[in-house]
Amino acid sequence: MARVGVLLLNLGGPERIEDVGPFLYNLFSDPEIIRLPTPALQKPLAWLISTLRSGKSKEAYRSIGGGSPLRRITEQQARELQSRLRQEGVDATSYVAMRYWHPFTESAVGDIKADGVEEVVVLPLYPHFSISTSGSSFRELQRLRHADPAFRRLPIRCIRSWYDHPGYINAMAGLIAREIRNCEAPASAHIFFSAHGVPKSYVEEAGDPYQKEIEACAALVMERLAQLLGHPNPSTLAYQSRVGPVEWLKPYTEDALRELGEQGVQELVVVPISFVSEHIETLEEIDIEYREIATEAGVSHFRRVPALDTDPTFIQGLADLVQEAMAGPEVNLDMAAQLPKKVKLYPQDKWAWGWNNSSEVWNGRLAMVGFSAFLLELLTGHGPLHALGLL
Ligand SMILES: C=CC1=C(C)c2cc3[nH]c(cc4nc(cc5[nH]c(cc1n2)c(C)c5CCC(=O)O)C(CCC(=O)O)=C4C)c(C)c3C=C
Ligand SMILES: [Fe+2]
Repeated sequence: MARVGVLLLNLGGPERIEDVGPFLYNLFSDPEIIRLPTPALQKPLAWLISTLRSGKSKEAYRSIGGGSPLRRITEQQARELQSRLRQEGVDATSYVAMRYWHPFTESAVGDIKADGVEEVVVLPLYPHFSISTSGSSFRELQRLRHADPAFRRLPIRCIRSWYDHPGYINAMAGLIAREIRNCEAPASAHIFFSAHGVPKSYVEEAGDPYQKEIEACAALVMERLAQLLGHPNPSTLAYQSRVGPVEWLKPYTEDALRELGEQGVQELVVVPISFVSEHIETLEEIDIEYREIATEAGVSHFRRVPALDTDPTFIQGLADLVQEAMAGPEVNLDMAAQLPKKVKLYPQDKWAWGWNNSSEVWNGRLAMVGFSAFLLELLTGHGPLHALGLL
């Protein structure tokens, strides 16, 4: 029997307050997170954004105990998945590969090689594919594979997304049903799916399937939930955790919560749909910020369904996914990272007159140059704005 390495992909999170700045820098350095027309500006901009954001982020991490629980929970999921697979007769070892914090993808790949693994199954802990999450981790693995002949020789099978897998849908519906049964009025409790957002351009320009997968997933969960409860419930899907000035997928969670409050919804059951572990965006954003907004809007009972973490139905679902990937057709990294249509991830380079993609790129570049000059002036204390007495 082959020795199988199950490589679990996740985003990673700062474990201590001092990690927040460097974690944010890693995140914003990723072109899959901020798509810039000029790659040379990626690192300076990452530095600037992480510096500007780190105060707000640190405050959020402090409010949940000073760091993210993501590593601890992901490692627990990895251990439970490994023992489940071994009980089923698979010679499996699990590895955790985080994209922006420890344990980094590179170190997980090093462990896989050192342990003499013979075949790798890549399982993102994101049920829904997005360029910004699974896509970014698949690309990181592609880079590592190109640079490392020993890793390149290892057979690899990828699970691209699993938003419709029965194990996952059943586990989600089971957790929601438990919460609904505790409601004052179970049949009228409003189910509020809050998914992590992505910029709208990812979906509309780059062909990210994320929104479609989220919508299909919410519909499947609602269908299974109605079977479990014996009645349908009203529901809403909205997108949270917006960062920066561009437009993200709508409706935004905060707006949808206010609207439901105005409509007189009293009992709300919030379901964090794109996350499988507790982390800053469930523990701080939903439990503290969104609860406050909903309460102010008149919602009297705000409940939140816990993240799946190590729910046994969920862990069994992950084990089934691994076994199905091993038995099914090979999906290599190139196939897993591919988008449904051929798209340019970065805006085109060719100059053309008029208000078009090209002019937007050049507007963006000029803005970047101006912005960088402004930054330089702020740092050095010399420049045209000082000369004019404006700074
Ligand atoms: C489905 C999950 C996620 C998507 C899609 C996603 C896209 C995305 N995120 C940012 C910016 C930030 N994300 C941050 C933390 C964070 N995000 C996810 C998940 C998704 N992100 C996780 C699991 C975490 C880790 C949380 C933890 O507990 O540490 C952060 C840092 C936290 C903060 O300051 O708010 C940022 C920033 C963008 C820009 C984006 C899509 C382009
Ligand atoms: Fe995020």
